[in-house]
Amino acid sequence: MSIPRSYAFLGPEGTFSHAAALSLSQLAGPEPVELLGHATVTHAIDALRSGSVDGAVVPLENSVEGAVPATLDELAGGSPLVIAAETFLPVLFELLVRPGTSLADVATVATHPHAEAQVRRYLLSTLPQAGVAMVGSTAGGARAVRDGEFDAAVAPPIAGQLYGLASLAHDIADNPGAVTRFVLLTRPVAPPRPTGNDRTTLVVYLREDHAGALLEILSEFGTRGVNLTRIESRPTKGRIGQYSFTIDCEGHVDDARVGDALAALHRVCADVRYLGSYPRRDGKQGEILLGRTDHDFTEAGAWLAAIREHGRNGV
Ligand SMILES: O=C(O)C(=O)Cc1ccccc1
Repeated sequence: MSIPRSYAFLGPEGTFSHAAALSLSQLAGPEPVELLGHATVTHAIDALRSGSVDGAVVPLENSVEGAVPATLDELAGGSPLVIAAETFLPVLFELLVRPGTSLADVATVATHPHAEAQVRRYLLSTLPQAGVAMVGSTAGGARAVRDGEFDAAVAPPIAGQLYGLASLAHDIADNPGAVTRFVLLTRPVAPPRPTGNDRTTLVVYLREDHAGALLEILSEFGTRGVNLTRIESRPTKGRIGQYSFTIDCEGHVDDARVGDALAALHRVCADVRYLGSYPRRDGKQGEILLGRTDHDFTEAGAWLAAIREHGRNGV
């Protein structure tokens, strides 16, 4: 396997994605990884697909806002990519201005839509007169404030330091303690070895709309003791009413119960797109139910083989 050397991220320097890319590049080993800022999540993913970088670090979901649709849609369609690693970052927002600006001077505020959704109440109560402009990223907004395009930006503290801005207010999120999950995407490669605490991501397309179709999918996981940590429906962008499901489950594709569930979904679904097995990094440990360990699957397979070969119970 080639060693990744460059990752694309939603830039410029100072975004939350940049912080996530710095954190994920530490996992790549002692060799430095070049980090390249891009204007949008889609540009970062395109750079990965075209082969100009080895990885792309993108936000996937937020504890307040939910999924990042641009990322989910890129993963569900286009040339296949896989998640190689995940990281969870607390998101702390500041109100950043050029030094000398006071609250009364702020008529325009720039930020990323995900950040705006998390400080909406704060902006309404503190700056009811200000217009809020959506820009490509939080740090992009901070840089634009430095360049005089807006009066204030909602951005991480590091963006204030990088672009020479002062902070008028710290930690202004409406829901304190928000966390964003970022993932490192690569072009398809064999998954890393199971660690005993992994996560697997896939996109499932139903064969047809019928009563119990979603229940069928869930049952394939449930009967094998595979716990889901996220399920999200997205329109397939074909006919109205057609949805795909993006699913995160506990375990690794090499774990017998997970592999068995994926193979069962492949049999009953129109399409299943595997999006990677990678170490879980949210600090939680999945548990394996009674009768669902790899040993249980192997032993059950041997039992069945003996019946088929000799008509005998017992190996
Ligand atoms: O604009 C950024 O800094 C990003 O990385 C996107 C984002 C914005 C708000 C919360 C999490 C990620």
